[in-house]
Amino acid sequence: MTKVFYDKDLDQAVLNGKKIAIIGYGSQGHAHAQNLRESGYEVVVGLREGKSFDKAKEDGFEVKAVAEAVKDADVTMILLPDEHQAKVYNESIKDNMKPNSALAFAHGFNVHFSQIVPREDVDVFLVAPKGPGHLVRRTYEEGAGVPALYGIFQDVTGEATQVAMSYAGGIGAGRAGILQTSFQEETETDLFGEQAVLCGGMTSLVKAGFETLTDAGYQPEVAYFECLHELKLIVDLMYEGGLENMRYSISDTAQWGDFVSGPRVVNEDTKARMKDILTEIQDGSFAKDWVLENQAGRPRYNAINNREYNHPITQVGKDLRELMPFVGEAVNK
Ligand SMILES: NC(=O)C1=CN([C@@H]2O[C@H](COP(=O)(O)OP(=O)(O)OC[C@H]3O[C@@H](n4cnc5c(N)ncnc54)[C@H](OP(=O)(O)O)[C@@H]3O)[C@@H](O)[C@H]2O)C=CC1
Ligand SMILES: CC[C@](O)(C(C)=O)C(=O)O
Ligand SMILES: [Mg+2]
Ligand SMILES: [Mg+2]
Repeated sequence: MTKVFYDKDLDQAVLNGKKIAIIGYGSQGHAHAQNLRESGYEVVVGLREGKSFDKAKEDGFEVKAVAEAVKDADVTMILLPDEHQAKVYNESIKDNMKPNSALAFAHGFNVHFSQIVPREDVDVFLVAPKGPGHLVRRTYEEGAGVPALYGIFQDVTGEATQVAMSYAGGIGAGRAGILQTSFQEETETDLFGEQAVLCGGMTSLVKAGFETLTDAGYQPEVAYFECLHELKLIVDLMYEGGLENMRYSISDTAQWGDFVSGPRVVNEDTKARMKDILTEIQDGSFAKDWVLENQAGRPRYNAINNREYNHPITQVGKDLRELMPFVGEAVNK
């Protein structure tokens, strides 16, 4: 089995006395900054003026313009949207990093697809949490954590591995598991997972189920509870104990349906399309398309986003969640 590292395997002192600049204060940024601070490390946040700048200040951080935050940092972690990283790196980061400091990422996209060519006199690593930033923060506060991958692109100081692993520990990943990877593996598997399974695959499955039921005349509220709300409860059982734990809790009737009907929905044809998606990620065509979409001002992204927002599942979900305060606070409020 691949070696999985935990807090007991880490030398957390490696980061002591080092200044960590967190660039961006969004989903991952707020979580890394707050977890690292609570793990005892010195954190400065780098941002343009705006909503996040004010939020990071409210949360008690020293907040500076990106170029200023980077200047005396020992580790610069870029937690901006992937599509803005190259511009900010070239304009504000590249010429301001100290030699022998470390440049870090939570996803390998920009380095792997050569949108950012890092300076040769700095360490370059990634620490990629395998979970959304708001859960990186929430699980840390609960005394748990989200697993993370670390990978080294360039090690000029001989310390890159220790620093990367300690950083992963500082955000709470040492409670859940830290695995070594490469920029290529992290980038390709992360893109594949989010497109085919976790986000793209899941939203398409949920909407297809919802539409099948509502098109057949069933109530949208019933379809919402059946295909979206209950998904969390089912996935929680898988998270806690694998497929077998979920199957233990559901009825035998459901398990029989799982066995005979699941493969009629997701089958060898689906896997062939998953393979196409993986190939487009590996050969760089997905990345090229995403870079061009951004350069063109996101016409397709915005049109699809608008259409999705107006899907009936969105409205019925809003109405039902208002009546279920225990469901919790949405992270986008
Ligand atoms: N989202 C996730 O859970 C995960 C993300 N990752 C990776 O982490 C990285 C960050 O992603 P994510 O957290 O989703 O990013 P977000 O979209 O949440 O980042 C938004 C932050 O970036 C700031 N920002 C945007 N543009 C600029 C700019 N031009 N100059 C300065 N600040 C800017 C925003 O500030 P403002 O308020 O001013 O707009 C805000 O603070 C990416 O590489 C992503 O792939 C990896 C694992 C999971
Ligand atoms: C699953 C989406 C993700 O890869 C993540 C939260 O891990 C992302 O890029 O946001
Ligand atoms: Mg991911
Ligand atoms: Mg991702």
